[in-house]
Amino acid sequence: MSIQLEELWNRTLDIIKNELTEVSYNTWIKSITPMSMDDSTIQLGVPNNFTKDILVGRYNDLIINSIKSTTSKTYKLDFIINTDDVVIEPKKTKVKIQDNVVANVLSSSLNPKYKFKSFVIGNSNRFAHAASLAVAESPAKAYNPLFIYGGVGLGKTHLMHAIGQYILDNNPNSNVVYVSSEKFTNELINSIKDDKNEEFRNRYRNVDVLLIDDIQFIAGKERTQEEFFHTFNTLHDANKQIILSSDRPPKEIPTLEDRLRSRFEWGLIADIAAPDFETRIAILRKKADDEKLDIDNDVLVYIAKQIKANIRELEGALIRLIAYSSLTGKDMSVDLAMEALKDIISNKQSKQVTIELIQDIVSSYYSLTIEELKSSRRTRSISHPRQIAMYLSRKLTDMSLPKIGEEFGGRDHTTVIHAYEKISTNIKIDQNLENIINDLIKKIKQN
Ligand SMILES: Nc1ncnc2c1ncn2[C@@H]1O[C@H](COP(=O)(O)OP(=O)(O)OP(=O)(O)O)[C@@H](O)[C@H]1O
Repeated sequence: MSIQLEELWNRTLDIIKNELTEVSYNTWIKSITPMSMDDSTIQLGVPNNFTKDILVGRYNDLIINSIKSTTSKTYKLDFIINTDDVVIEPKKTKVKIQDNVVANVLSSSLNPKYKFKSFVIGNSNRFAHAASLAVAESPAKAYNPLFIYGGVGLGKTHLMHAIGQYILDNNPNSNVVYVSSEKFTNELINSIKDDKNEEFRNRYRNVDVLLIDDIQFIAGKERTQEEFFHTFNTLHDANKQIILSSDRPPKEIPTLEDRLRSRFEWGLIADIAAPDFETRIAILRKKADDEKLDIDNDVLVYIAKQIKANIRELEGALIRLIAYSSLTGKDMSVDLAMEALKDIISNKQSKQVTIELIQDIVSSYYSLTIEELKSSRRTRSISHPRQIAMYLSRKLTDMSLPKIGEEFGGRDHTTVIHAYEKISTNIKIDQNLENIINDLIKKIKQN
């Protein structure tokens, strides 16, 4: 970069900084690297297509005008992708002006700790964070619905709350509703029982922003899916923002109606993966700073090396260490961390995979009861998960074939062999099945 361009860009940044929230500035503007300029055009490098779309769509004029205030000249901007790590092609929806809806702020269900500011960004969640902020900045204007998915304790709820609060901060009259799919289902059941269906509908069909957490749990529940289908259509048609979270992508939610699955895929799908080591350290460091504690890096490294797959557990370990240190009056050190966390860590290392655990995870994945899984029923919606559970029992435990058969409602060992062989063969030709099996193995091992 030439010195002239560097100076120009720094002065431009000073102007833009005053125009945007810190989070928007850090996410979009800071990701730009000025590359080169000639008499009429400035080339700006950006990390991916998604960021480019947002910059061109929302910030082009701001950048041009800010450059103009330092140079008194109008330059054209040319955005080039530096490294393109995002492959998702978001579907754009029509832009309409939002109605002014009477205030009905149900902000109490939003946790004030879960803001964009407190969310640590790393490679594993960068895209989900950018997508969430893009939606929060312009609800229902670009990506609708936003579907965030990822494993347990990786920040889905945090991002959803952050979106809700960002929207409320900018527009306190917005009607923002956050609900878990379990609560949605329970409220529906109660409304049917108490003959208050109309009230239920009005509550959910008159919102500006609807956030539903853990949407995978409505799979297999016919009436809830039906009701949600109409809620979804009403809101989408009225240009209201819908944000959903799940532990897996729509195509991997078994027993989800196709009409819902396709709707979930209409907007933007963003995943969150387990954090890498640097991100785990950054999360721990932020948490320690929030608590105003100066903790040695060695101690944080020890915790980050032990707990890898769940940020809730990572935070829990640090909180436990802090409590342990204050109760025993001992300074925080790696030795103290080993002592304080020995139960959690040895538990993690020695926990054995059992058939019971496999049955538990497979049945809840397919919204079945364990009794159904073990039953003699042969409908595919039950026999297929049963075969998967038998396959996993054979693969992940040391149990003998007769013992596995016994645990599945007293079946013969040849049935177990058949299930094992069938699933092993199908995995090789069915990518979707392979993904499901891998996902299940991950869940089993995480438990
Ligand atoms: N990137 C992050 N930066 C800071 N804190 C984070 C981050 N990701 C997750 N957390 C914290 O980890 C905890 C668990 O996150 P959260 O509840 O959002 O997970 P989840 O993906 O919704 O999990 P579940 O599947 O159990 O609902 C929260 O306290 C959250 O604040």
